[in-house]
Amino acid sequence: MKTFDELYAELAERARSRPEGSGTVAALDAGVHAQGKKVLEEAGEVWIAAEYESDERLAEEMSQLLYRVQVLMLGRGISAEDVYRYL
Ligand SMILES: N=c1c2ncn([C@@H]3O[C@H](COP(=O)(O)OP(=O)(O)OP(=O)(O)O)[C@@H](O)[C@H]3O)c2ncn1[C@@H]1O[C@H](COP(=O)(O)O)[C@@H](O)[C@H]1O
Repeated sequence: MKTFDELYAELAERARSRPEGSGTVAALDAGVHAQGKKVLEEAGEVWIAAEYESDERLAEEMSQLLYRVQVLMLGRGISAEDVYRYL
């Protein structure tokens, strides 16, 4: 189990060290356009899960949406603090 900030720190480290086989590195290399499409795709899956699937499936889809948002944050160089400023 990890928090939003802990996942962000982990993904930032992946971006820095670029370990072999990291899906995050591949997603970052794919660029902002592809990262944005993934956010939209996961958001749709969250919506469908909210209407038709279990709480567990919904929570899983939500975790994937948070991951995809974080990849886009890293892709654009946006920190968690940049986002928290508006909460
Ligand atoms: N939390 C996540 C996470 N959530 C979602 N995903 C990715 O998103 C995919 C699920 O999204 P989809 O529904 O689009 O499934 P899919 O179509 O089969 O996936 P793709 O073929 O499009 O990649 C998963 O198979 C992962 O590739 C994640 N990939 C990584 N993490 C965490 O990120 C960290 C770094 O991971 P790596 O970069 O892979 O080392 C680790 O802590 C991981 O647990």
